[in-house]
Amino acid sequence: MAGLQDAPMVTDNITETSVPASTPAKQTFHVGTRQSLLARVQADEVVKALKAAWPDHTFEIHAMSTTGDNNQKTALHKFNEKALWTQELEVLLQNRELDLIVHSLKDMPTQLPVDLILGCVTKREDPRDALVIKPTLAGKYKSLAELPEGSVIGTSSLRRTAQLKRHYPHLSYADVRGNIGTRLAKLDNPDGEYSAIVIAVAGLERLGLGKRITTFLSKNNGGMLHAVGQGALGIESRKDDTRVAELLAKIGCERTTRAALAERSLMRTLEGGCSVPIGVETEWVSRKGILDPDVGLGVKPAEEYHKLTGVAETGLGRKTAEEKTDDLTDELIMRAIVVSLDGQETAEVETRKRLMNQEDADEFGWEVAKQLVAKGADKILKGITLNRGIIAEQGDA
Ligand SMILES: NCc1[nH]cc(CCC(=O)O)c1CC(=O)O
Repeated sequence: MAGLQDAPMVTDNITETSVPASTPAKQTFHVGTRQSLLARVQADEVVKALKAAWPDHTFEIHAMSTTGDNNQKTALHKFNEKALWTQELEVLLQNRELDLIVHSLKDMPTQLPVDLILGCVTKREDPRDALVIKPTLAGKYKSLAELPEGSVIGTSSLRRTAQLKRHYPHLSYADVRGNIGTRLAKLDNPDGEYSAIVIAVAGLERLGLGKRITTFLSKNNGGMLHAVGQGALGIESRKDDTRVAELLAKIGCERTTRAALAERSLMRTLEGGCSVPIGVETEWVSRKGILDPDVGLGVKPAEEYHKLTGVAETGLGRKTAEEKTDDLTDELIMRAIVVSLDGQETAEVETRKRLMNQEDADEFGWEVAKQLVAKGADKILKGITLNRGIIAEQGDA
């Protein structure tokens, strides 16, 4: 049963390694990633940042397939282990054949092997889920609410299905597995069963497929909270590797890191050895009441940001906010939901806190978990424990 821990279990250990004064010039670092297109694009992005920060060093990318990649048939929630997408790469990291691994943060288990750490988290892409409607229907329907009774929505996670069932009981839900390209191809197939799919915005954007998005889902639009860590890249490294710690210190985003640590701590606290359909939204808010666009979920109109920040708009109606990414005086809002698989029962919390450091972020996640339990999350989780296996979230893409 998902028991609440007595105190935060800090296992991301991201501040633990001390950084030495300098690293010898011209070294080669081996960067691991999965072999999917998205994984390689993400590794390229991280290597580009590393090269810019450390022009003398060389970074070699090694892409490989994992258990999860090799088994494309089994529904993700039927796998009984959590490290499907990370384990083979972690073994190479432990053997020193790799120096760091680039992961989609949401695919990283919240408990890492003891000798490995979450070395850094880079600036987050849009963390939301997207609704993508089948091209032949997209002219006619623009939202889940408009889709006709019984239309089949493909999702690859119980979190998505559970939240959607709650708000759109007139629709049917089916599993859709595969990398992003595969899922879009299944949707686009004229004889295919799906009228729409729900898929992470970040994955589409990184592959240049943002044009496929029909609408962005969030708590305020469709009642859909995203997965813990969604949209962020997590870099895993060896706890004892001070050279890599020094490299990573230049490419992390402190605001994304703190938000991610809080989300992961919430999940870790609720997991207690089993699995949880949990959605979150974290958003930085200044104490003047102006919401920061860093993880913008559209709470303030874009024009208002523009007037206040003078920051250029992205194609998503969000703002880039480079100059604000290290403003740490703001508060973090966290919205979180635990939902039963049929969408009938929920425990929901929205709260905010100023985080002075990464330990505060961890503690914040734990506090939110406690508030969720006080609202009945443990009762919902008890019902789900019977359903063994991971709650599909990690993986394909
Ligand atoms: N579940 C698999 C997965 N892992 C990472 C992403 C891309 C988005 C991200 O980086 O969070 C996706 C696709 C999806 O959930 O639709």
